[in-house]
Amino acid sequence: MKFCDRLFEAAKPIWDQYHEHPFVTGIGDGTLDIEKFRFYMIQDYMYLLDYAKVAALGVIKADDEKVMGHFAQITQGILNEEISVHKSYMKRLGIKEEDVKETKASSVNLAYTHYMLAVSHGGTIAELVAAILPCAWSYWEIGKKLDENPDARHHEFYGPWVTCYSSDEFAQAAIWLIDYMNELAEGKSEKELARLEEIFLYTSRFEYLFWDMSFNKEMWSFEETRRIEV
Ligand SMILES: Cc1ncc(CO)c(N)n1
Repeated sequence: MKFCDRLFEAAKPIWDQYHEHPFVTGIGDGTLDIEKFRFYMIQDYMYLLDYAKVAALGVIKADDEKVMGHFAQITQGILNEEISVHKSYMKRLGIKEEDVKETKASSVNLAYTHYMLAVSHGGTIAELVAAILPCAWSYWEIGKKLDENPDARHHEFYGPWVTCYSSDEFAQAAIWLIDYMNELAEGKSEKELARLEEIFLYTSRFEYLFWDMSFNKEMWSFEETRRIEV
């Protein structure tokens, strides 16, 4: 059994819930409330900027030229391809750059991106890959699953989202990360593997929380009764 099979099995109880989440199923059948999607788009745009930084740290942490090139390609894919899908949705939704700049990260977004950044800054290249693998891999899984419904990619609003995450380019990045994770795991002790699994499960949980936060348009899960000046 390859290490990523072990990761997949361990995360299955979490990942299965992505596919059932009303935010995800709503994109698939086109019933998702646009206001929820708008909330998600702005938060996810911010998320992608940090995700790109983590991918760029892959260039820094890797020693092998080929691996550096792959991380550079993933960084470019996020910043120039994936983000262009977001930009086009933002245009359709009338979201301006200033709106994004003025929006603060939600609690889940902030916790997720900062966890990924901390692991990637402080950890090994294997830990960095474990942290970002659920992002690339689970979105690809979701894209593929939604694309099983032949209408999904043709939906007038949600179609481009489904097309992006079920695309060959997106798949290639996910597949390379899976293969690289398997390669990095070879010869590692059980203690090291357990640490990688722990990181993978943490970011898998954050992925679920990101869907849920978006569905509920949740910034922080409590009301601030006293005004706090920031
Ligand atoms: C929260 C989140 N995870 C993963 C992806 C895929 O890149 C994304 N766009 N947003």
